[in-house]
Amino acid sequence: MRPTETLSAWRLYRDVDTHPSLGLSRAALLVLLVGFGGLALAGIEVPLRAQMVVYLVGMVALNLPHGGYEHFENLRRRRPTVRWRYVGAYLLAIGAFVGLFLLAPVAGLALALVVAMAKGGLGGLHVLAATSGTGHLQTRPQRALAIAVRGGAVMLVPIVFHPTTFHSFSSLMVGLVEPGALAAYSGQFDLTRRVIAVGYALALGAHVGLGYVRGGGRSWLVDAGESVLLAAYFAVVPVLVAVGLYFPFWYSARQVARTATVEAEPVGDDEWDLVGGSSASTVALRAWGILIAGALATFAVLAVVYWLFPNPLAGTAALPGAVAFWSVFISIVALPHVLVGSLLDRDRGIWYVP
Ligand SMILES: CC1=C(/C=C/C(C)=C/C=C/C(C)=C/C=O)C(C)(C)CCC1
Repeated sequence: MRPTETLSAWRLYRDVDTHPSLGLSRAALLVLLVGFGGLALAGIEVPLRAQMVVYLVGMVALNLPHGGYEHFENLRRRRPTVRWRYVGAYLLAIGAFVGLFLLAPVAGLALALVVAMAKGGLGGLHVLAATSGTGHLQTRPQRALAIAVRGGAVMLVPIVFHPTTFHSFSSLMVGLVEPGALAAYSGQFDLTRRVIAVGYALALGAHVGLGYVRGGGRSWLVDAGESVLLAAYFAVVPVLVAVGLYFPFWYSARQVARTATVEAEPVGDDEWDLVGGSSASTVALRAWGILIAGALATFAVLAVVYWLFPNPLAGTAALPGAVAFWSVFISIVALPHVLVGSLLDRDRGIWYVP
């Protein structure tokens, strides 16, 4: 490597791998892990009401706007035909998921869990690819395992470590449509939980071990460290707080690092730029207009889902009802986010890495 190449490789490493959002995400989860670990050791329980408030603030105020931004960033310079096809496929996927939830709420719950895990796992792998690299993940099965481990931490680890809260909120979510429908499966919960515990531990061990054997190095160290951090975080932090703060402080923060990393690459056609304009105030006004249109569209979907569900607040108090409703609603709108915005959009997608 020539000295100039060494220098630019170093700059790339410094700018990419030490992006402040990556540091923020790791520090945030570590602080929460240590903090809640300390509280648990001292025998102090955080009131459920406070946990529910943290969940809703994290998921509604902090997480939702970034979801909108992901679409904006993806569609910003795309041709109108692509945008309309995208919106059409999006609405179709939402309609299909709502239909499934109304007809078979337990299957709908299972899909909600899969969507949350897919978002965490797939999104996580793309951040890794853009920042630290994935040199230690050399085969497709290995990458699939990385996705399963990062995504599985979000829902499978809480099932093992916080079974009571997990089970009661799952029942409320199913209860939006058919109260009591989960009872038929409750007898299997303990066995399922044990199988998940063993399966997840094996997957985590295999992921870390294989990465070391297939290349090791810095990217492996970062990946292994983060995977273990995620598993420990979801094991220790109470599930509502853990999920509610994971999405803004880990998922969104790290997608910011990915976006910043790939920003310099050509990403579409400036001719179609949604916020193109001759002056700064035109650009600002257009951005504002898009934001408002996105917010109104989201809340229109929310109103329709609320109206279609027979017990939109699960027939319980407002706070737990809102947690259950929001969890189902956000999973419904996140299905096309993952399906259309990532898997079907082969040209670019919400987790674009050139
Ligand atoms: C089952 C279950 C939950 C499910 C949450 C879900 C399914 C969240 C989905 C989030 C998504 C898809 C975010 C996308 O940005 C809770 C409320 C944590 C409580 C414990 C039981």
